[in-house]
Amino acid sequence: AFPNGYQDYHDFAELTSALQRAADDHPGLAALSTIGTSVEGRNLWLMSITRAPAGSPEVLFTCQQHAREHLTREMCLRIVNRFTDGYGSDPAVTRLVDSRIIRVIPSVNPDGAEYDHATGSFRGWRKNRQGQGTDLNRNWGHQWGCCGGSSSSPSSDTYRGTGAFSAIETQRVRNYVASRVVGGEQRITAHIDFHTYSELILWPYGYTYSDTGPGLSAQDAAAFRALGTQMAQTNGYTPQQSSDLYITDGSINDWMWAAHGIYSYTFEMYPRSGGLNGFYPIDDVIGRETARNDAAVDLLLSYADCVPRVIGASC
Ligand SMILES: CC(C)C[C@H](NS(N)(=O)=O)C(=O)O
Ligand SMILES: [Zn+2]
Repeated sequence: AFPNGYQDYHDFAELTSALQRAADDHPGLAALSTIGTSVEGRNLWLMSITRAPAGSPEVLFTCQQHAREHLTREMCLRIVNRFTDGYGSDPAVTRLVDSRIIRVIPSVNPDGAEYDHATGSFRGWRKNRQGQGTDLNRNWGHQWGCCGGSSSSPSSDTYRGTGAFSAIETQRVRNYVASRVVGGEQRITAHIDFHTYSELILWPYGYTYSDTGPGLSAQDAAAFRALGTQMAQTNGYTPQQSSDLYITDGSINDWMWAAHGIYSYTFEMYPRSGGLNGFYPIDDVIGRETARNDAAVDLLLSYADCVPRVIGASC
């Protein structure tokens, strides 16, 4: 359990129960599976939610690459609960579940998350629990370690690991995404990786300041920006290219786009600012700050059949 003032946050056992309950309560709509285990043997849960025909566009939501960003796990749980409980009653939810395949990984880094609160007070832990810890969001395989956007020092909070995908958890997600290539086509078309904090919507590339690059054309950039801007209008976050914040190399967004052509965003959630305490908003804000992203999630899902439609292009 979490410390006082934070008890509504789900620890790993509570997360597992909540996911199992959602799947049990919604057979034929929600299915719980695992994409493998973490370094310390915890399941990396995957909840799939759909009533759509096989072959429908798939959208992936990943949460908690960074351990201390506990609000993101609650964001992924919000997506699970909204698209299961709301099916058949909420028209927007029903329309999307009938036409899309929704995939949710509520915690990419369950070991780091447990370690962060295990003592009853927060450690400010970010990385996974492999050796001195790897920053999972610097361990992905596109332009890994290229550009000063990560550290080679194992003690650093942005340690990139010993090589691309040296972390068990990034390997599991990589392998899962690769498994969604069916008949030579990647079925996942769009993705959000949830982080805290700063209230931003970010898109590739992170490894370069340039707004285009190898594998990312001016039209691609225009589509990313247009959809990012539309999503930001619904939640009040600031939309910008990832590198406008700072250069990162080996990030999930760059790999999802470059390796699989997935329109991949990072959402930095609430609060807008706050030092180390910014990672630990009291549990009173969970409902408001997760529901704040409902409309953006619906926008991404609605464009998932052809994201370039957002700038009037066809697929
Ligand atoms: C997605 C990138 C550009 C920002 C992110 N910030 S965070 N969530 O670690 O504070 C990070 O450094 O990985
Ligand atoms: Zn983060």
